[in-house]
Amino acid sequence: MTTQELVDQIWKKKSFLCIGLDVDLNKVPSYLLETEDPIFEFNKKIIDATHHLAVAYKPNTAFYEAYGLKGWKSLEKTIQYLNTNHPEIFTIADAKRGDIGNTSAMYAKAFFEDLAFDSVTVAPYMGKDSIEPFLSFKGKHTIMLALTSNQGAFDFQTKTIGGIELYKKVLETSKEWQNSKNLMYVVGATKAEFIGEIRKIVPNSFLLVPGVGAQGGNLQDVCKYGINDQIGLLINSSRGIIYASKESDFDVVAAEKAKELQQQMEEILKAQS
Ligand SMILES: O=c1ccn([C@@H]2O[C@H](COP(=O)(O)O)[C@@H](O)[C@H]2O)c(=O)[nH]1
Repeated sequence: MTTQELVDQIWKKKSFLCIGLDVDLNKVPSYLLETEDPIFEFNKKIIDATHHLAVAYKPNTAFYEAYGLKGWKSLEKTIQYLNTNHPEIFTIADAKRGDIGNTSAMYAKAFFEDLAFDSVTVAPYMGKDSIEPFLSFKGKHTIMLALTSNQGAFDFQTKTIGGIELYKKVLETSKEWQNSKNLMYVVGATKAEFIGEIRKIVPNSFLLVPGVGAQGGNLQDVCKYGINDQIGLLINSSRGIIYASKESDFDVVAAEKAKELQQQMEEILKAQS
């Protein structure tokens, strides 16, 4: 999917919501555990109930890898379900990959070619040659960690090295890389006070913003300085939506929670247009 197609979807659905599909079998209703593939059945119900309210879905691969081969199969079925039934949806494999070049090339092939995700998250720590293999995929997007939502972000990312905070260095350096038009960045909603500074460095890039909902981040705070001409934001909520009910009405309640966020986004878009 091109960036313009994503922007068009945002305006069409009046939403820049990304729903995180972080399936934990300890949190799904017990009747699903009797089905052949509870993870996929859970995702299918969430997608069916919420696809009109969201422009993106983000399975975090850890929640699938934790269940071994069966979990990977559920991930594959989920992305196939999305690509077949909702090709207008932007898909994100939250895998936080990155390694020496030839290994990164294999990660990129796995997520972009085999699984056919639109995007994958990567960690910047190993530098340019670890990210370039992802960036070389035409029509695909690489979403690099910039300033993460967790407390540990202050251990390294905000530290000043050579006169500049590390997260700023990551943004400034990576925006000069070849095919950097395929780059987006992860910025935690819990770090909203940094977004103005981030926008000065990458005014035009899309930001994937996790941390609204369970982690306490605030949508309005993020949007205040985060929105750009193309909207430029994908706001993720995972637990706050998919586990809003742990009973058999989980899909209905997930849709209600997604609708609450979508309506706030609609108001923000109205003020923007
Ligand atoms: O800085 C980051 C990067 C990634 N994440 C991931 O996003 C979701 C958030 O889930 P919630 O349940 O809405 O808190 C999850 O997959 C994280 O691994 C993040 O939170 N922060």
